Amino acid sequence: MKEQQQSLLLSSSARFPPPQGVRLSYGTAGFRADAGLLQSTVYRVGILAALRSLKMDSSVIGLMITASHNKESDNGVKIADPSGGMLSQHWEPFADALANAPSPQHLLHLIIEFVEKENIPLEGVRPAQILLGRDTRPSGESLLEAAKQGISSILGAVAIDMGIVTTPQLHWMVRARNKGVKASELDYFEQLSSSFRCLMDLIPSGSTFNEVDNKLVVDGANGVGGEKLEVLKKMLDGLAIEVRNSGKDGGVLNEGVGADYVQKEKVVPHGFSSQDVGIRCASLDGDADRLVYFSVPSESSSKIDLVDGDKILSLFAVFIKEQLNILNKEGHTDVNSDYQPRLGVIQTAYANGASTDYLRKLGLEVLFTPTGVKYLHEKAAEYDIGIYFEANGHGTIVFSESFLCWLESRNNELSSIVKGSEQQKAALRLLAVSKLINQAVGDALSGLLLVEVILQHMGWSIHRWTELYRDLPSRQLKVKVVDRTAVVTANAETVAVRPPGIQEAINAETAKHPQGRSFIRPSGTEDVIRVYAEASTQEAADSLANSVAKLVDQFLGFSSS
Ligand SMILES: CC(=O)N[C@H]1[C@@H](OP(=O)(O)O)O[C@H](CO)[C@@H](O)[C@@H]1O
Ligand SMILES: [Mg+2]
Repeated sequence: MKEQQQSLLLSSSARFPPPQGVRLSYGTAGFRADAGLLQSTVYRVGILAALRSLKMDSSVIGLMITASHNKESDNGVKIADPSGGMLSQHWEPFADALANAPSPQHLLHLIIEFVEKENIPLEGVRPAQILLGRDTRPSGESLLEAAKQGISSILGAVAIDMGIVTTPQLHWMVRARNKGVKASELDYFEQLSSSFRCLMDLIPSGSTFNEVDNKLVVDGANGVGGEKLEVLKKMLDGLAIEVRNSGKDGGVLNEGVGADYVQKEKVVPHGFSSQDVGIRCASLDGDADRLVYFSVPSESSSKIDLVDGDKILSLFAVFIKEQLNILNKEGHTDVNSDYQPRLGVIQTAYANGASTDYLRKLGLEVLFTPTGVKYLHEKAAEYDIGIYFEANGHGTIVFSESFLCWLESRNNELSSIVKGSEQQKAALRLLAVSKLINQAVGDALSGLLLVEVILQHMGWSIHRWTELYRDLPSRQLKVKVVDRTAVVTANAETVAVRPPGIQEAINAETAKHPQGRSFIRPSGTEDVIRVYAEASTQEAADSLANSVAKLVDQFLGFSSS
């Protein structure tokens, strides 16, 4: 490494000393902590982003400053790879080591070692390029500055600041730039609104969707999503959206609002009341990568009927399967129609058991991965069409390049035989879905538009949608323990292989409850063990969760910290 590069790294890192006595980890979704602790981490992630870009032939890398659904005083940082997906897991240990290096000398040493090991061309012809984005958190501005300082401590690296954006917008922009297509925020809105319009135009004429169903009220979590939806909605026809909790009316980010709150607490968010009984409502999280729907069933309580990620997944799966069936209808003997695209559905252990049953009964292939979209996305990408969702509302649909090519040519072929046939419309719908739904990462705004147009297509109210299947009652608990890494899981987190004996004890508790299912795992974003239980009644699910939480306590010891 050149002398000039070394001294630049030493002098700039001296301005960003790491916080004392805290160990940070890249975790399920990047670094997250109290914003006051993050200057040094974000600066160092800026360095990492520049190195990652150089390693990837100077492709554009994304750096997003957000702590999603965490409280407003927290913040965080995560990296988007050139495909628009999450940072390669192979680089996570380096991210951890960088964040925790105690001094500028240690930091420099780590970088030199890593650059050599990974063969990173520091003196290449093209500079590193990084797209920066942040959510609405007040701490975002100074953290963004720290990221810029990190980036500019790699000679020649260029930072492009996209300002306040949703996490999925930044991922979308990274992907688009690397594909060499238009990649501004306006391009994003135009792609979403035009593919939405295309799907609306292809709705069968007999659809029974009525005017009352036309209204949607969205809880913007007092974050960036509500603000962006206000812009997007002006570009849409055939859908009336009212945004509440857009952050302009004095509400606090994620406080009593947002997708995480609504999904976990199952009560109405601030700004919603008994006056909304029966109306279709949706909730975004703080950086607009999660989406859940809900309705208020009665005037007398604050409880909601939740339509979670599993049910959004089910709606998408029903629609996609229907279009594939139309497309593959018999009666055509041409060679191209023999191709059978592979459709896969990916869930985690948190998926409600009733949703998995429902999807399997539809004849779909359902697979499980550990928690965290990096795992789900990777699995989904193995299919021609992979649909994945976490129960909390993070998910998307990914289409393989080869399937999209086939679909394009199939569409051309069909249009030359009988333009406007049902088969051709199905091809057009699938192509439009691939443009509407964010291919890079789960995106609440694009997911919301897809839900809306599918409901109109099917002629379904939110109640008809909810009734696809009935959720099994479930309960989630958190248990604080001395060392959460003492729990080691296998089989997509459904079995605890360590500490020894705990799984047998969990099995014994589970067996006491009809339709019982329970598992434990260490959280990747909080210092806790998470307990999940479901059973045939709410009382049984609660009792199972409590017994398993007690087991965790017995096996792993309670920490009062
Ligand atoms: C049970 C649950 O909701 N877990 C969430 C949560 O991860 P944990 O590792 O469980 O803390 O945050 C992740 C990042 O947002 C998200 O991917 C995941 O689904
Ligand atoms: Mg989020």
